[in-house]
Amino acid sequence: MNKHLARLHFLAQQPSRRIIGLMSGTSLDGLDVALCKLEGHGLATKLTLEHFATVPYTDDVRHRIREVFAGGPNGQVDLEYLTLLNPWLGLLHADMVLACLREWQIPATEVDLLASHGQTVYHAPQHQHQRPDFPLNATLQLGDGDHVAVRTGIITLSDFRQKHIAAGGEGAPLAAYGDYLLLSSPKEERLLLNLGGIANFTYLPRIGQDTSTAFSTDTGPGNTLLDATVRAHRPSLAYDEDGKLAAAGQVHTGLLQALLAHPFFTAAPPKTTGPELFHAEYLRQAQMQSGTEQLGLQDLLATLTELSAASVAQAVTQAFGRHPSLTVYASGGGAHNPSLQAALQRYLPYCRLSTTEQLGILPDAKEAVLFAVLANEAVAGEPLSIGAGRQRVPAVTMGKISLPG
Ligand SMILES: Nc1ncnc2c1ncn2[C@@H]1O[C@H](COP(=O)(O)OP(=O)(O)OP(=O)(O)O)[C@@H](O)[C@H]1O
Ligand SMILES: CC(=O)N[C@H]1[C@@H]2OC[C@@H](O2)[C@@H](O)[C@@H]1O[C@H](C)C(=O)O
Repeated sequence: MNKHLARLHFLAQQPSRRIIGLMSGTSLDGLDVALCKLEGHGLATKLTLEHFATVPYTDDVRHRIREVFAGGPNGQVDLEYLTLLNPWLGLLHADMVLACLREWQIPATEVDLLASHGQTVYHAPQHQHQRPDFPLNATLQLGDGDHVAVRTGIITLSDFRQKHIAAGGEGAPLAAYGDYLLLSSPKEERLLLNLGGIANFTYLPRIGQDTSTAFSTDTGPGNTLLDATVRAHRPSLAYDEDGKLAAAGQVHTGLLQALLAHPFFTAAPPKTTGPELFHAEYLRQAQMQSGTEQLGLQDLLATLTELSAASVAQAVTQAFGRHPSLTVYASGGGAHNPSLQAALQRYLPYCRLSTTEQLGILPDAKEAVLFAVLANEAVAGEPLSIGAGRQRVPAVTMGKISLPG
């Protein structure tokens, strides 16, 4: 028997596994590395986050990814470049993991599995691409898993989203599975709101309620348009730190309405999207329609912050009616933005806003942790039957297995 398969078989039967979850999201700020101890599986899963780091991307890495990201800066992608970037990113992520392990003084041999999300470079749900010649959902993540496994020597699971699509989903959001396993409560209905480049939430009914109502959905832009606007006006800044620039501006209602007129916002959840739709050109069009091409940076950021909050609230009211009273736990970079949090509270006055820190999960680590949970389920668990397949949460395990040798 292949010794790595024997090891996998052994690991699957152990009471606990040490798994590193890796996430590099749409903000291109860096690679999130979460070293987790996972005991058990399914609803009995117990997670301990042993170490966490965001390894920042250099300008060169960001530039390389942007050459293909969401179709590339000019809507054209060099195929040879894309082909080269796939293993290059795998090796980069592997080296970042090895650097973290050195820093944490943990030998790679003491890590059982790696769960590598890779870098989404294009997300193409059918409702977005609308091509009659390809009646299917598709998504593409780069950072080849075999390269990660061979470079680190750690059995690696990657490319999680394809199975979700193969089983009827849109390949995202996958957060529903890990959120359900780690964060369901017998006491309250919860909304786990991730405010990354794109915002999404998972609805969790109370344990004991009908689990088929659990689902997750994207809601629209989180930070992606804010970051792009800051970069365009102040190239030395990466984002609107603590929402200070937005706080100094005024929301322009005409621009907000033009932005909210996009049909994505009225489509019923669950739905997914990405920077392929919410990009600088979408903002430019809305500015032209509302005659706000000359709006200053602070007013633009105030309006875009309002858009993120308004679109989250719209998806919440679409799903739960006009006066939703849920407990909302925020995560992702937007959880650090007081202007965005204040806008959310205005739009959702009946909800109690908090962060996942209250639930013992670092807001910045949450997505990386969720991929460690998916890998744990793929190796030691069973297909995750939540949402009973009804809310586009197909009952599958996810992740392709790469052996290091
Ligand atoms: N202190 C802060 N104030 C305001 N915004 C912040 C702060 N810290 C982080 N952010 C925002 O959060 C972003 C990073 O968020 P995060 O890492 O959750 O995104 P991501 O994981 O790349 O995105 P996605 O979840 O869509 O894949 C930054 O680019 C910035 O816009
Ligand atoms: C295709 C893709 O990479 N989607 C990401 C993105 O970033 C946030 C949002 O859009 C979410 O749908 C998803 O990531 C999280 C981790 C998810 O699948 O739950």
